[in-house]
Amino acid sequence: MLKDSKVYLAPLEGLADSPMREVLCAHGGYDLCFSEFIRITDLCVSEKTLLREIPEFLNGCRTPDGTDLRVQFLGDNPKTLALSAIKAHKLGAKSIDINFGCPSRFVHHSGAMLLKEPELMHEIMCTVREALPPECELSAKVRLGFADKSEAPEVIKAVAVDGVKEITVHCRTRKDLYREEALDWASLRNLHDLAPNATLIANGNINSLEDAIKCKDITFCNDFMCGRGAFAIPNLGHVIKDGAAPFSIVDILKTDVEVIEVFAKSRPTEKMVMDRAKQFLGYARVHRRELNPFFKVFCKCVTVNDGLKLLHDEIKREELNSNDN
Ligand SMILES: Cc1cc2nc3c(=O)[nH]c(=O)nc-3n(C[C@H](O)[C@H](O)[C@H](O)COP(=O)(O)O)c2cc1C
Repeated sequence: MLKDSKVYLAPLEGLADSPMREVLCAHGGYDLCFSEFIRITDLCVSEKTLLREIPEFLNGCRTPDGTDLRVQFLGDNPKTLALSAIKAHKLGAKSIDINFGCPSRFVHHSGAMLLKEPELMHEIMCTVREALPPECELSAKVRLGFADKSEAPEVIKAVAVDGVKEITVHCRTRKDLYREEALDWASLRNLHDLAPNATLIANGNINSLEDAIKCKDITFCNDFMCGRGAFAIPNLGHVIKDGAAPFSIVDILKTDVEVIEVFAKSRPTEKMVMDRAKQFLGYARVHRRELNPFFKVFCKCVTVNDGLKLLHDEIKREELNSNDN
């Protein structure tokens, strides 16, 4: 186990919104979680948007279980990013992250597109850092480059401005998108000296204790950010830091019951609640193939009652099975 490591829950737009963060952080043992990216245009973000996207502001910028949340912004305008960061800080944000990693086609001149423009990345980081009071931490999330990992040193130098605390590196380029075979932890290894005052956090396919140990050996990073794997192993932070056994299938199904219960508090329709419960299992089954047959059946149910009944029946069946074995 990696007792001295920090494990962060990654920002995941469309996946890790506030209700999902509530469930994932309750079990995960994470040192920090992130908001989904909030897009900043040529206007400063409104307080209304911040409170809608990040209800955790009303809880000291922590999830209900007490996990600290970092606010993430995405944009290309240094001035409005800085003003938005100040606004978030005034609402209670203790740290702000700038997204230079999002590869979405719907993100035009921001996110990973800016990896082509290290000068602008640098200007953004300097402007936001200067605007924020020193007690508010600033970090960046980057990829290894836009088209090629040889760009990585320039990327790191661009964001490692004075006063930047952490830089998370998703070990792929923008061009790689999420292709499995493109993952390249090794390219992170030689970047530490380029950011002497910031900690580099490794990200990309860290889905088990074994992955984290291997990643640490290869990258020389002590701290990790986990994204999609958090659905297959909802206690991933504890698995990595405390050597806990990964959640069983029964525990995953029980976690999905919680997903339904938490989303039912805020979603106006049962379909919206069930969509999120299906999304949760959909990601979990990527690494837990045993869930596939149940997932197929589960996807057909429409109402919350049916969903809960199916989950409870499957939990009983799994528990009986494990008693028999
Ligand atoms: C559906 C989805 C949404 C994402 N949203 C964000 C986001 O809002 N901000 C961000 O910096 N990265 C975002 N990412 C990237 C993840 O934070 C992370 O870097 C990536 O998934 C690799 O880590 P993993 O292999 O542990 O999932 C997203 C990834 C996915 C799959």
